[in-house]
Amino acid sequence: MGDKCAECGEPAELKCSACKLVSYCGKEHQKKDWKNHKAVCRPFEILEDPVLGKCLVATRDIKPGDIVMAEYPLVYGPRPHMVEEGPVPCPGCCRLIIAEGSPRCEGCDFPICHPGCEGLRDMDRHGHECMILGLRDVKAINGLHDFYRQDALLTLRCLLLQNRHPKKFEQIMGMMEHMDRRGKNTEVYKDIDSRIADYLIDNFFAPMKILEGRTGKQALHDISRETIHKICGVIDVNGLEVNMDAEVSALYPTAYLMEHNCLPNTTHIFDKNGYKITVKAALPINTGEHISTMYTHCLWGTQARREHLRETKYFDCKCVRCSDPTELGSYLSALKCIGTDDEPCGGTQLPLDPTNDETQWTCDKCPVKLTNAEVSYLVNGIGEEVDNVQLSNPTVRELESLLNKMLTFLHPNHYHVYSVKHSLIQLYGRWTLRRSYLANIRCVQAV
Ligand SMILES: C[S@@+](CC[C@H](N)C(=O)[O-])C[C@H]1O[C@@H](n2cnc3c(N)ncnc32)[C@H](O)[C@@H]1O
Repeated sequence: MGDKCAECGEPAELKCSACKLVSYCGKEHQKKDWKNHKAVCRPFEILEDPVLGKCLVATRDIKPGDIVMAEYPLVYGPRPHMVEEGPVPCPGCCRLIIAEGSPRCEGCDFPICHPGCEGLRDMDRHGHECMILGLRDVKAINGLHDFYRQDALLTLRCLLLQNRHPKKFEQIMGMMEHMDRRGKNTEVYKDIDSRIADYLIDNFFAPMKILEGRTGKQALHDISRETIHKICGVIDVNGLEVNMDAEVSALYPTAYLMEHNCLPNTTHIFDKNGYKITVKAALPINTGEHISTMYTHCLWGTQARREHLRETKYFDCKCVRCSDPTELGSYLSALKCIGTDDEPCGGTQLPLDPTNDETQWTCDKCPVKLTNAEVSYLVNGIGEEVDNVQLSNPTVRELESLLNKMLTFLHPNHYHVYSVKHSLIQLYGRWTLRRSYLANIRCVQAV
C-alpha cells in the first residue's frame, strides 16, 4: 500500500525532504501542513557511512539553539556499574540509598528508598522486573552487595521488553555492540559473563524455567547467554548516562545515532520526567554536515580521550581536535620542555602526530625529543597524584604546592593543571565565605 497525504489522506508520492517521515499529494498540501509538521519535522536524515556505521546528517541549516530532536528513552535503569560498597541506586527511582538498613521491596526484597516510591509499581521500571527478581533462590543470598545487584537491572529491563514492547526490543537488538571486540577470551566478556549472565541465569532464570515447566506458560522467550552479552554490549556502546539526581543509564531510539566528535556541534539536556532528551545545536550546522555529540570528557587531553574512546567505544578518533598537536590552540595536553642539562629552555613540548601512538614529542625551542611512552608515563603519574590528593580532602596549601610541582612539567593550560585549579577555586570560595562570615561575627560582637 502506498503512502497517504498527511493533509487529505489521498495517495501521496512527495515525501518531506527534511525528515522523510511524512508524505503529501503535492506541494500545496505540504505547504498547508507545515504549520503542524514543523514542530515534529526532523532536520536530519539517517545515512550509512563506511567508517561510522549509521550517522545523522543535517537536511537543512540548523542554527545554534535550535532543537535537533527530543525523545523519550526506549528503556532506562540503574547504571550498569558494579557497586561493591557504599550507596546503591533504588530500583524504583535510581536515587542513591544506603542498602544496609533501608526498607525492602515487598515483591523481591531489593533495598529501596521508600515503600511509596512510584517506580516500584511502574511496569516500565521496577514493576515488571520485580516478578522475576522475586523468584530468587533465597539460599544463594550471602552479602547484600553480592546479591542485590543493581548493575544487572538494566540488562534485565531490556530482556523484559520482548514481552511488553517487542518493537523496542527489536530496536535494541538492532543496535551496534562490537561483539567482534568483545569475544570469549576478552576481559570484558569474562566480566559480563560472571557479573551479569551467571547472576541472572543462576538466581532468577533457572527458577523461572522450573516455574514455566510447572505452569506450561513461557515468561520470557529469549534469555540466552548470547542475548545477555549482546544487550550488555549495546548498553556499553550506546547507553547515555543521565546526569541528574539519580544514577541512570538510558537507551534512546534515535539520539544514540549521533557520532562522536571531540568538538561536538550539539548539546543535550534531560527532563527529570521520564528522562526525555532534548538535543540542541551548539554550533551552526549546515545542510550535509554530520550531527555529533561527545562520548568522552571534553576537558581531558587528546591521549586520554582517544584511549577512553578506544577502550569503551572501540574506535580511533581522528577528529580535527585530536589531529591538531595544539588541540586547536588550547594546549590542553602540552608539556613544558625540561630542556638539556636540567636547564629549562622555556619551550613547549608537543606531539608530532597526536593520532599516532608511537609519535615523538618535540620542543619548539630546543632539540629535546620525548617518546610518547615517556610522556604517557609522566602524565599518567601526575594524573594519579592529582586523583589521590583530590580524594584526600586537601587544604588550599596542599593543592597550591601540588600545582607548583606540576607546573615544572606541564604547560599552564594542561588539563591536569585545570583540574587542580578548579578544585582550588572551590576551596578559595569556601575560604572567602568563611573569612567574611567570621568578619561579620566580629563586627556584630563589636557593636
Ligand atoms: C553510539 S554508536 C553510534 C551509532 C552507530 N554508528 C551505529 O551504526 O549504530 C557508537 C559507535 O559508532 C561508531 N562511531 C561513532 N563515532 C565515531 C567516530 N567519530 N569515528 C569512528 N567511529 C565512530 C563506533 O563504532 C562507535 O562504537
